[in-house]
Amino acid sequence: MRNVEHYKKGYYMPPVVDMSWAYKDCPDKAPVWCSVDLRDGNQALIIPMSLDEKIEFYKTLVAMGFKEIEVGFPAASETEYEFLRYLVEHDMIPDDVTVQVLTQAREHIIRKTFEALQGVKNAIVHVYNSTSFAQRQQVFRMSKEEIKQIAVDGAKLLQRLTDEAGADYRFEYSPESFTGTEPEYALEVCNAVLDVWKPTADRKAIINLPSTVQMSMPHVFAAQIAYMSQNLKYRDNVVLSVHPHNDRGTGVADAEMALLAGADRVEGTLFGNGERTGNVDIVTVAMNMFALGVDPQLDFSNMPKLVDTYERVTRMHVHPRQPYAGQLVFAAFSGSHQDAIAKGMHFREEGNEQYWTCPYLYIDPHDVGRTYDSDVIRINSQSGKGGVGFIMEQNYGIDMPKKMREDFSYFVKSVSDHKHQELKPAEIYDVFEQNYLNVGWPLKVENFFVQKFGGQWIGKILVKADEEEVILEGRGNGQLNAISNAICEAYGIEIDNLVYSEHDLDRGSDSRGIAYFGLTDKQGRTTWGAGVDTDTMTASIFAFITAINRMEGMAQRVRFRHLTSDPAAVSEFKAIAGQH
Ligand SMILES: CC(=O)SCCNC(=O)CCNC(=O)[C@H](O)C(C)(C)COP(=O)(O)OP(=O)(O)OC[C@H]1O[C@@H](n2cnc3c(N)ncnc32)[C@H](O)[C@@H]1OP(=O)(O)O
Ligand SMILES: CC(C)C(=O)C(=O)O
Ligand SMILES: [Mg+2]
Repeated sequence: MRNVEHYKKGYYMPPVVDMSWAYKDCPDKAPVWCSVDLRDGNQALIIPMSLDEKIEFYKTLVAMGFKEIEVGFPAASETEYEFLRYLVEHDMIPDDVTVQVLTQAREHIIRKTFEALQGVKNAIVHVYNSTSFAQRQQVFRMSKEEIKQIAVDGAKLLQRLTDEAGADYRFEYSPESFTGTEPEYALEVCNAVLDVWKPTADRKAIINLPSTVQMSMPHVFAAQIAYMSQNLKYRDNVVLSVHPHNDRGTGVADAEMALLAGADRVEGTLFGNGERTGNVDIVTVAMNMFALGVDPQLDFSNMPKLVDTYERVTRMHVHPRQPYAGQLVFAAFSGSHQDAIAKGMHFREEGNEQYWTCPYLYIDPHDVGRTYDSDVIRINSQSGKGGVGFIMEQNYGIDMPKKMREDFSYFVKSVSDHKHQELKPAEIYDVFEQNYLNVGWPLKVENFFVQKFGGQWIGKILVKADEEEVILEGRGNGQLNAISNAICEAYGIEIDNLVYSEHDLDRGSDSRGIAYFGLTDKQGRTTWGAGVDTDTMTASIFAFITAINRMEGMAQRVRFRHLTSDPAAVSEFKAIAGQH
């Protein structure tokens, strides 16, 4: 690719550290989560949130279980300032929630921040300055010592103003642009800040290491975190935090590996909103833990509502493929996936598995408030019989014989293919109803009755065929056999093989049953039909006639034979049949 020579590695490998953490497979408990939606997320929006929108988002975060929330940058704007004041004046900060505010390490900005904090019981004051080589060289044009001094002066001012306020605020320091900073120098600056604060077990300090711009592969970032974790002073009294961004698309991997490498806390946002490519998506990191059986201590049980709130207040969109939350992340359109999912669901319903092991579905969609009906099996031209059968069974209680399911699914696929559209369950049912159920053309059953004479049944059926009412008569060793013989003999239909099954559709005294017939002619061609009625025999005859009607050339055959009956016989038939 052109211009590759413009680039080189912008990060620094840390000195050799203990890498035994790399053998851990996953974190064994949730980290401290800090939402930075209302600050880092907000500062990256085209239109930052209004006061009302921030309030709604804040309430959502509290309800989800966040205990640390960066509520803004109070010195940035009136809305930011007013928002914190609103929370204080309306007593909206629960005792177990700590609000965090961000400030540059500049005196007037820090003072303004403290003004905004008046009356807050639990607060984290988060101060930052850039420490990277590029920022020292190009933005600040300062030496390492001078940059360290900005951090130390900021730390001292935080301490002084907190003492003056008689408050008990906790402190956080970020060497901003950490990923572009020499690790040894970042360590020196952080330790200098910690020497000012002298954190104790009762009042720990937070050292937050941001990948302000992501520059390396995740294991390199994690090794940088391990280096800091293993060398920071006061380590037992330091909460080591990470703040991954997503420039390389690996924010989640950075957070997860950093947790293995020693981080205790993660700053991020819902769905990864934030500067440029965003902050790390806390939903994904937390749900990844959940899916491994570790309680993330955050509630995502109504993900659709969360998505709705987020999209409304930020004016951003959650991508349909966004892990755990996107519209399509549980959807299976393709046949083989649908088949395995439908079988996996049955396996689970049979009580076989304590844990979630359903193929193709990483987690149970119900756990994030999604449904199997509309979210999982979705039908288009890529779908198969397993999926179509699943929709018909789940939504309408229709459990077709296996071969009929296959026949119907090819029919449905071709409808979807020609329309070039997904088919929703109701549309699939319409296809079934119009083409496979109680089909009354070219033959329509009007009435029938059967009687036993000796060892044989005589069946008579009144059908409407080509606008004529015709009585057909046949004999057989069973009731259905007598009726089917009547129809086949009348129209010269030879059946080589038939498949029949039936089941209840509803429960209750006037419950309906559904019958299915598959008829194979001498040429080996099979047609399928279904019939529904409160009477099983009637349902079966409807199913049989439907399968007959769906045979190739049946309309011509009926027209060609043009059978007729004496109208008086038809009236007499109707009278007799009415008594049965
Ligand atoms: C990675 C991050 O997300 S960091 C957070 C970024 N977020 C924001 O900036 C949003 C809110 N910010 C703001 O509203 C404004 O930037 C304000 C109100 C804080 C400050 O505005 P301004 O006074 O206009 O200053 P501006 O932000 O442009 O900063 C420029 C000056 O501050 C210095 N500076 C920037 N960051 C820092 C810092 N963290 N500590 C100390 N000095 C800093 C710059 O070197 C520059 O100095 P100079 O005037 O001597 O050239
Ligand atoms: C203020 C800091 C933590 C930040 O947002 C970043 O570096 O990305
Ligand atoms: Mg950031």
